[in-house]
Amino acid sequence: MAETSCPALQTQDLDFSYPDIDGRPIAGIPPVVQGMTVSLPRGSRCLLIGGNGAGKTTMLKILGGKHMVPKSAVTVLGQPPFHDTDLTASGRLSYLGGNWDRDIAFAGYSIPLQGDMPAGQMINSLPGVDPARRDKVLQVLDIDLEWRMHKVSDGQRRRVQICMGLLKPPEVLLLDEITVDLDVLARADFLKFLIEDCETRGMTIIYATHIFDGLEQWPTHLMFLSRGRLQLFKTAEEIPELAQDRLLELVEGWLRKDKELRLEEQKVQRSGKDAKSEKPGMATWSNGWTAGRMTASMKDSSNAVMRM
Ligand SMILES: Nc1ncnc2c1ncn2[C@@H]1O[C@H](COP(=O)(O)OP(=O)(O)OP(=O)(O)O)[C@@H](O)[C@H]1O
Repeated sequence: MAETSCPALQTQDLDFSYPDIDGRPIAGIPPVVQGMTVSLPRGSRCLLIGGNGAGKTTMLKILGGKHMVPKSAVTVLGQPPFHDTDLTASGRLSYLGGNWDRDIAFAGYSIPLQGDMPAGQMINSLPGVDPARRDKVLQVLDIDLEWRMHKVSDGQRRRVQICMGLLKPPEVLLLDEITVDLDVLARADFLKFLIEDCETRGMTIIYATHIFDGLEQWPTHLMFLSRGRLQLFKTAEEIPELAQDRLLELVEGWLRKDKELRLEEQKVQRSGKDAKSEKPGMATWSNGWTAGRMTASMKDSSNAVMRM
């Protein structure tokens, strides 16, 4: 049984590489997640920020128990999420990401799903759900139980997907770009409901998104990843831009700095100046930023007013 005093999520020197066809890490390619050490207290709402390919989905899938890593490298509610399958089976740990496609890709063709299932049938088929919880989630997501799943819009299908992940109240919820299809009202109501759920039940959330509108008051923590490395992890109080409603500007500054460092690093690599480095490309990177905290150059960039 997990202790209740332990953090919601914890990683310790976590490295992860996708395996090649032989099941071994791909030679010559740095790990997709590198040296990640972080601990998130229960009840937190953490925004996971990073450019395309930064490693957000990979990180969330590791935390969600979908990729195998050493037991000591990751714990969720005190248990290793890959090895302790009861965490996900019980609904205590819920990962919501990816798409529920209405087409099946087959031999180069896309074939429409033939199944005609009402949303209500899917929702009511989940055993052990508290009816009051189900009604609340249905109301927040404004779901019509008569929707036919092969005919609904992307946003409607997304609402049902989110509903399925929330019916059994999770203790840890991992959201990967899940609000992208929701209309403004659905997104606002959903995010408000998540705050209530965290505050009343102590649920913990990590939410990866590229959409920052109206999110300034939402997070308790911010995490910024770049090329699989944790570049920043802070509480909301430590980020003045949140109180100033300048989250988008802040993130844009980070991503520009990130791109600048990457291009600089590539230039150095091409000119062969880092030929002696054991980990190609990391020398310039770690000079620019330090895992878990900002260096002076990063602070300058994050506080700068963006001029377009
Ligand atoms: N199945 C896979 N096999 C090999 N490499 C992968 C696989 N999935 C992702 N990657 C690589 O891992 C890195 C991180 O990908 P990831 O999907 O975690 O990024 P992300 O931050 O979620 O990006 P985005 O914002 O575009 O969704 C990328 O370089 C990507 O090419």
